[in-house]
Amino acid sequence: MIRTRLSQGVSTAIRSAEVSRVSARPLAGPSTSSVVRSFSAKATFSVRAPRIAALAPRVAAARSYASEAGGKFSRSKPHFNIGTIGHVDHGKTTLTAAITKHLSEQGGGKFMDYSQIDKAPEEKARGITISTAHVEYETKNRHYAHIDCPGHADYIKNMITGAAQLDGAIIVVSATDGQMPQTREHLLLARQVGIKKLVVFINKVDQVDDPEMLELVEMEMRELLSTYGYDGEGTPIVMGSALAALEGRDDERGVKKIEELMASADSWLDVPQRDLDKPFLMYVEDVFSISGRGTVCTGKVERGTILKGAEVEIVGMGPSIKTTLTGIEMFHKELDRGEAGDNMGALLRGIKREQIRRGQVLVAPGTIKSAKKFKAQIYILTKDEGGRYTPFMSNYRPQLFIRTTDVTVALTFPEGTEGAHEKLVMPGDNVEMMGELVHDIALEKGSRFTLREGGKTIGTGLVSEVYA
Ligand SMILES: Nc1nc2c(ncn2[C@@H]2O[C@H](COP(=O)(O)OP(=O)(O)OP(=O)(O)O)[C@@H](O)[C@H]2O)c(=O)[nH]1
Ligand SMILES: [Mg+2]
Repeated sequence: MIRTRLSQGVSTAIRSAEVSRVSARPLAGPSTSSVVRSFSAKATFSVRAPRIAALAPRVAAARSYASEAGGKFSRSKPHFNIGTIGHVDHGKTTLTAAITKHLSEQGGGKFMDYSQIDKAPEEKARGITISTAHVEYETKNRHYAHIDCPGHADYIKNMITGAAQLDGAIIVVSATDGQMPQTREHLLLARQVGIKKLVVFINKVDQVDDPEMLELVEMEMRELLSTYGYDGEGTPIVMGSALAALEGRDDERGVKKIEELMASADSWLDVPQRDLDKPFLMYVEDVFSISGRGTVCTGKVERGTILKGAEVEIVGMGPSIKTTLTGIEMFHKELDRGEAGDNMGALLRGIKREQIRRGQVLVAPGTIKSAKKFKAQIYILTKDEGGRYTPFMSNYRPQLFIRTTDVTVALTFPEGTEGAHEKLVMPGDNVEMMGELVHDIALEKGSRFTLREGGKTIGTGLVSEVYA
């Protein structure tokens, strides 16, 4: 979604990075970022608002994958984005290091020791500083990119901004403590950002002698998973010691358990549908009348593929309109097919110039709806991140930026929130809020947006529910 707003150079880099991420995709078609200009001298790429969504880490991760992919990595393995989540000090980083150690011994990547992972460089990703190491490894069946954040706040930010677009996660819980507040918080957040399945690692079993204690931790984890809408019964739970594995001792509780954990990740966590397989969606950035041909809209294809002649729907800012895509152009050339990552021009049958505008989307019919009301998980930037200095209250009205448009939104607390009238949202908070837009736009579960006020970005959010 943020890709559209980037400069040409960056967008090309991202495109090629994404090519390398999608294993099914044929390598690098023509670079497409200059296409729009072929229709108009207007500066369609001008950046109206900085986007926060933290691309840098993802791109870097994808790039390093690409560079090694030419060597030992096999592109035929499906790619999976995984992460370690869980309460502070429960052993996320130790486990991450242990996994790389074990798999590197199998030829599946490079060993990264604890300090390389934990002292990750900070990346300034459009206002939000995020610190994650780019860890990668592979099992027999998959290539994994792994995200482990050094601090609790980074997990929250990364999950909401999409810097960490996790397909699945390992939730680490220490056998000595059992579940703790951040175990629950990360689990809830995982659910809200759309992570469908998790595996559990009960860590530090070397410090617990009582087998009943371990059973209890497992039972409570299964209950907790169910409470948050996960499959409490089916979720694999592995008990072991990440430190033992890392230090190469006590194989029964160490390396054998790492092996078991990765085998359960391979089999239990499903590789999600990738962008190219998803239903077509293109942002409308600009609209032109081309005499003798009709109306053309230009913009970035966020996902899916489209063939010339297909039925499409214009959604957002009023009633949807169905039409036929009669032509696709890039670089002054006609094409039969557009796909995720392309900047294309779409010629639309029977559509007048006034019937389509920037901020709408062009989609496969019936795949997204226009709405005003939604629920979202929102992260409010701290002042150090360029955000507000002061808290705000219910009915706060910033500008919501999404894809190629922005619209005023009123933010309130969900029904039943205690003391909603006096409740304050502080910079640095992660909150669930209801939003109501002043006019409808195409929205869906999983849509990301930024909030701005007085020329600065103050927050970032992820839609968790859309109301008709
Ligand atoms: N005894 C024992 N200690 C462990 C084990 N795994 C990790 N530790 C220790 O627990 C402490 C915290 O481990 P980390 O891996 O830093 O935990 P973390 O979850 O990454 O912590 P944060 O990133 O600060 O949230 C360290 O001192 C580890 O050495 C284990 O299996 N057994
Ligand atoms: Mg850590």
